[in-house]
Amino acid sequence: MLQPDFCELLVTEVENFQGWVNETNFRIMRPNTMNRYGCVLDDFGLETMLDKLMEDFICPISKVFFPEVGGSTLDTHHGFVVEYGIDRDVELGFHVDDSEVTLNVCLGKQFSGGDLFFRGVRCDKHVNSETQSEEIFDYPHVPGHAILHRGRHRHGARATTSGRRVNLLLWCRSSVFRELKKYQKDFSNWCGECKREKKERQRQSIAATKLEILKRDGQTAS
Ligand SMILES: O=C(O)CCC(=O)C(=O)O
Ligand SMILES: [Fe+2]
Repeated sequence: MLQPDFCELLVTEVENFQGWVNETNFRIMRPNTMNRYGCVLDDFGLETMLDKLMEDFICPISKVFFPEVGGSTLDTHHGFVVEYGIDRDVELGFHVDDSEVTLNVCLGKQFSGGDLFFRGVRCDKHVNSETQSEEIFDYPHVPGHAILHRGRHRHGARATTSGRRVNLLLWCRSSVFRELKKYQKDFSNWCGECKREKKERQRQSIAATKLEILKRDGQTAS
């Protein structure tokens, strides 16, 4: 998704910002509650660029692939960079993002390990439910390459075992989707576990109807 030159420019800009933060002892917001390193890109002048990235690239793709989770109405973002290595964060625990759609681009530098692991999409109610074997999906980061996933797709990052890994994250949100979700009480058509529960209920209801018909037929015959 991003050319090596651009990745390098962006990493250099992040390093400049971090150098200034260290020199001045300035207190900055870390990207989220999980990462202790990295910084929020919206905080030092990149907000407009990231808005444009969301509008021109993420929105058209999300409209096609993720309409059921607000992909057609993305309107705000939280953009940040995360850093991993033995002297940084090493890995990232299993979680869902505070986003409807997440863009994750590897900016470099050189590293080994750090694969993402995905374990199925879940609503709030089922966020800790079991993973089905068909939901197991691992993704190795390659500098310049990106992955776009639903924010509710449970995931984590394995240990970066050597070198330094820097990734750009864009959590894209939809205020319309969040508002509508407040009024939705039952089954979510995008949650793997809700879908399984619904299927099971349908199976049971069909089995019960079949049994009823068989019983009725049996009574008529006798
Ligand atoms: O380290 C990564 O590539 C994943 C980061 C991530 O999932 C997040 O910041 O939400
Ligand atoms: Fe995440």
